[in-house]
Amino acid sequence: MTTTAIAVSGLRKAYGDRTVLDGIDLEVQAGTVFALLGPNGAGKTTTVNVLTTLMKADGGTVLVAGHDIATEAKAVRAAIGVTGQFAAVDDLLTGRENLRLMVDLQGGGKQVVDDLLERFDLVESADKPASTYSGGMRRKLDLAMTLVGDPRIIFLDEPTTGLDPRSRRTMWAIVRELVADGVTIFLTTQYLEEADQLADRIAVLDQGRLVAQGTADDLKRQIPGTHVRLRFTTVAELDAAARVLTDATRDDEALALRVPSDGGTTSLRAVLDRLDEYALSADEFSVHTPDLDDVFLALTGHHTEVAAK
Ligand SMILES: Nc1ncnc2c1ncn2[C@@H]1O[C@H](COP(=O)(O)OP(=O)(O)OP(=O)(O)O)[C@@H](O)[C@H]1O
Repeated sequence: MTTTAIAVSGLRKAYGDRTVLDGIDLEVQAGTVFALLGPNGAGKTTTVNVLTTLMKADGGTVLVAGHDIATEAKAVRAAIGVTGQFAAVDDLLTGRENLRLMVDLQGGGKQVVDDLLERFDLVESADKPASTYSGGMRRKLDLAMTLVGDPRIIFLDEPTTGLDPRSRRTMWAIVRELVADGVTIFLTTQYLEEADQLADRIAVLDQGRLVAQGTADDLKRQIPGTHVRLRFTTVAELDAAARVLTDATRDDEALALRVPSDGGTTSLRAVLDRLDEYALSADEFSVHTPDLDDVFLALTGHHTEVAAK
């Protein structure tokens, strides 16, 4: 049996006369990872702030752990943990002191602090000030602090932005462990790969609207499938090849043709044979399997990088 951890319906939020969330509907099943994917300024942080009761919505309903954020904010807060872009970590305190402070606020014993330091591989630096921590260590400490009250629903706002690939992978491993323990994760990210790697479901947010929702595979199905890309040296060659490969799509700027194909050897050979038949040759030949960046382009008309800082 599945239960709903987060249910959002018609969520709206504006800053002054600027609408930032324009009617968001989504549902997150308990024990799963939900990724809200979008470029800078799409409205991800605003969504997290509203869902975690830090900010009031202007419209719509939101239930978190079965509690209405508008009328039962306290119960919502008791059920969730939040790790934000602007971490709760106090730079002047050591890692251990930061954790102890959380334990004092939330309840729990010394053992909780020791266990979390161990679990997040922070034992060696536990007694150094947080100001000396690397970005990856800070994120780990921040997440460890979030786990003090043993929340069953955790919000992670861009948990790996700015981290090096190794720290990012460590963070992903931690998220997977939490989910294996039955925790529900709502994360925001501007990394397509992160959503692809972690999320059971992904919602794509663009300028305050969800432009798609589904599994990574669902999203990939919404865009042109696997194809062969052929690049030529001259426009004349491109023209000639386009006449021969009639189902191809042209990219004049790149002097390339895109030919639908299942990527199997038979269909690849057919394309090459056809070129051979007309004594044509391509400069470059590649098989392209769509990734989430293609999804974003297909759904929003722009790449994720366009809006990136
Ligand atoms: N307090 C505020 N007052 C006015 N406008 C705001 C405020 N906070 C955010 N905005 C604007 O609302 C839009 C959405 O911001 P939000 O921080 O939710 O986006 P985001 O997807 O989380 O982006 P980022 O990755 O940069 O955090 C942005 O255009 C931002 O400039």
